[in-house]
Amino acid sequence: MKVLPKLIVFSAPSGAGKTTLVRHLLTQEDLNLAFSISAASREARDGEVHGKDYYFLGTHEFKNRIRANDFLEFEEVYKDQFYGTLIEEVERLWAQGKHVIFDIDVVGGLRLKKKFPNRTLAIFVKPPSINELQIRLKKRKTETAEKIAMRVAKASTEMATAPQFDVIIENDNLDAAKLKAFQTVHEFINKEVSDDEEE
Ligand SMILES: Nc1ncnc2c1ncn2[C@@H]1O[C@H](COP(=O)(O)OP(=O)(O)OP(=O)(O)O)[C@@H](O)[C@H]1O
Ligand SMILES: Nc1nc2c(ncn2[C@@H]2O[C@H](COP(=O)(O)O)[C@@H](O)[C@H]2O)c(=O)[nH]1
Repeated sequence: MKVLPKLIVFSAPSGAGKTTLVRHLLTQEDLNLAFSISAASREARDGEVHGKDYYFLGTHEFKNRIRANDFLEFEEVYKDQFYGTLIEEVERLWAQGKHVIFDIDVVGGLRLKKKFPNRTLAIFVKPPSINELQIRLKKRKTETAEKIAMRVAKASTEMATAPQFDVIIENDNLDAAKLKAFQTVHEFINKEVSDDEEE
């Protein structure tokens, strides 16, 4: 058996800290990770860059790509807001010999785990409380009050999916969460796994 390129999935309710942990791991060169840039139908936020943070497709183009079967998985994560993993993106990164790290919602994360059960490590990032999500999102200042409410409203359903993930990382103390994330991912990428029967 050889060490195959793997999928490292971070999922959680909005504001739990997925992006923060994923960005930290991407700075750790010995993990040999590359970020799967998702497609999104929403507009870029201030400072977000097309082709770095997301491929910002707009809704029309996103739906065309759904019809063309271009996605490994996609989801209407919030009303009229579509996000998805393009097949060509993952193939591009695997061709570079990288393990691919994903920052995606819980439904998409579990879908990838089902498609590649052996090669995927599905991590759920658990916030200290739902109230803390609201506090963090408010401080982040990227969403309107209405959008924060929409995201927080979904959080308890998302929290209920945690037992379906391979690992739960509590993100209360950020340094402790970063360390646990590093150790967990390091161990998984060095593990030999058998190839998956791709569906
Ligand atoms: N342990 C922590 N303690 C306090 N604040 C934190 C902690 N971890 C992350 N944050 C902050 O909380 C905010 C939300 O984190 P982040 O953007 O990483 O969440 P996310 O899960 O990726 O959210 P989304 O799904 O909306 O993209 C950020 O401003 C981040 O700096
Ligand atoms: N199922 C998928 N979910 C994704 C993907 N890319 C991002 N996301 C998730 O969407 C929400 C909102 O993200 P934001 O950038 O608008 O805050 C968050 O939970 C992301 O993890 C994807 O390709 N597929």
